[in-house]
Amino acid sequence: MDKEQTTHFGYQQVPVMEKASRVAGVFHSVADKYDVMNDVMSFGVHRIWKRITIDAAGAKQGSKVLDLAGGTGDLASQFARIVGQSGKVVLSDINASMLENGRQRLTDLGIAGNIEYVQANAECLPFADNTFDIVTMAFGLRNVTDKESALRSIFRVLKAGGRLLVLEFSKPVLPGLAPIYDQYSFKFLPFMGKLIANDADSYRYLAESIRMHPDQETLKSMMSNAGFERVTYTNMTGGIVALHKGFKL
Ligand SMILES: C[S@@+](CC[C@H](N)C(=O)[O-])C[C@H]1O[C@@H](n2cnc3c(N)ncnc32)[C@H](O)[C@@H]1O
Repeated sequence: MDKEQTTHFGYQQVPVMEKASRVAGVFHSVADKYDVMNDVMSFGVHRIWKRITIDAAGAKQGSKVLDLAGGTGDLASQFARIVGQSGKVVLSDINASMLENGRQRLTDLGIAGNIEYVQANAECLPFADNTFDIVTMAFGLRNVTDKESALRSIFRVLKAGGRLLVLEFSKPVLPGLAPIYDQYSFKFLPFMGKLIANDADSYRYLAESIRMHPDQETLKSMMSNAGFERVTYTNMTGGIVALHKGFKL
């Protein structure tokens, strides 16, 4: 009999079939405290990383944007304002709790009309070919079990000339940063996770999943292999985060 196929869930090896439900458990557990934890964990800097992502997306009035693994809608809310009523924003996430928190938050902000909420797995998107001008995925890809399938699925739903932006934790490149970052990831993150969300394990998973995620050059190759062209990346905050960009030509 074939040996069961396994994959990483943080530092643990788990059966491939189990990873998605484990990840779902993490985000179900953190959903209510997700926004406040983002500000605490990044000292507010995630807002700057996301602002840079929005600018690089080049959305205009009338653009059709998919914010994938969009969670509570940080990017989607900004895109909704830019694309206007002639455009469309789809906020999509695999996790019903994250998506519901996003819907509630955007409704409270008075954003409606040009936004749609779709629960979906990035690996098999339920959209027609050539639908979107822009796809963004912020801090989502590292949680996906089959990243190659997700990248191919994104490529399929982009229009010719469309672009993908992947904002994700990456490999620090600034000399001397790695040991400080280790302390931050494996001490500070679980500590704050316990203090604010009463959930150290989920934040330990987040730290481990960051370390297991492909580095800048590997992700660049994966995007090229999925069909993207003119793939580039920009390191931010010493490479703690990188923004990858690629086009479907
Ligand atoms: C760290 S949150 C990022 C949320 C948001 N993009 C942001 O930057 O604040 C990661 C999100 O990825 C979602 N996710 C995990 N696996 C996914 C998958 N296979 N397909 C779609 N979304 C997924 C989770 O449910 C979660 O909402």
